[in-house]
Amino acid sequence: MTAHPAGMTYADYLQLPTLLSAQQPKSDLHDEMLFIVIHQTKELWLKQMLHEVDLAISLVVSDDFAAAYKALARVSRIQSVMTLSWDVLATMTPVDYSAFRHVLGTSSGFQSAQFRELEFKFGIKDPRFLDYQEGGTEGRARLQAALDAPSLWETADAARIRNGAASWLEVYRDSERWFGLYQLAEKLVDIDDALSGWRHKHLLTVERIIGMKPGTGGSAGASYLASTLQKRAFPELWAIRTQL
Ligand code: HEM
Ligand SMILES: N[C@@H](CC(=O)c1ccccc1NC=O)C(=O)O
Repeated sequence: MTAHPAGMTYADYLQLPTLLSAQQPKSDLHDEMLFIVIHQTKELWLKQMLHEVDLAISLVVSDDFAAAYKALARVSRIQSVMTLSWDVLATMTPVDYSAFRHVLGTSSGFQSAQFRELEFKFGIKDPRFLDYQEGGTEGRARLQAALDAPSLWETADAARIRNGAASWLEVYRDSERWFGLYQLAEKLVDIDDALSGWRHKHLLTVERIIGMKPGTGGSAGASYLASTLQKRAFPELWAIRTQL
């Protein structure tokens, strides 16, 4: 049971015994700990981003754009931290990684349910990725729910229509009139920009550590990751820039 607040300690509040017992390297090689910590940290940040996106979607539904972009600004700051953390991982050399890579088996980032849930919640909905989650798991159920629910993009686009803006082009051309929607849209562009920056850095780090080797998840590796660089959550907001 949790302690009464008066007796609450740092370790109780943060559940440190649970958190800090979850790093269990499968080899006795030094760098495997870094690999685990980096990935666990990523999953924690993904959890926080999902929490913020859920809030932002509900705020956009109620036309509270200022509060929504506050939550979305937090998402793009977290994305920056995640992008920067590639530099920590890149201190691991190809030889150091090759020494324990076999312990990973066929596990891979393809199986990160939270990463895919975040893509789906933004609006990048590719149902093929459901297949990477085992049936009956919580991750798969959450992914299916995210696929079925309105995404951040669908919610923002519905808000634009509800508020009477004929198009996103109009919102950008007359940004003073449509200020709330305009600011919201620019936050969405920040998120897409940061997601692309993260993908670039992933690709670069992967090339640096495993070169052109295939991935543990069954893809071609770096060339597969290069193909994901084209993905955008909010392509309409990029497309209109040519006309501005
Ligand atoms: C040595 C480090 C890493 C290597 C060599 C690596 C390699 C790869 C490869 C080759 C793929 C394609 C799937 C496959 O065939 O396995 C992949 C996918 C993925 N990785 Fe990594 N990765 C590394 C670290 C990370 C880290 C630190 C993260 C998160 C912070 C991450 C997140 C992901 C995600 C989310 C995917 C799916 C991407 C998509 O389908 O768009 N990976 N990774
Ligand atoms: N796909 C990587 C392995 C990998 O990235 C990975 C494996 C297990 C747990 C997390 C991983 N990384 C991505 O989230 C590789 O091919 O070496």
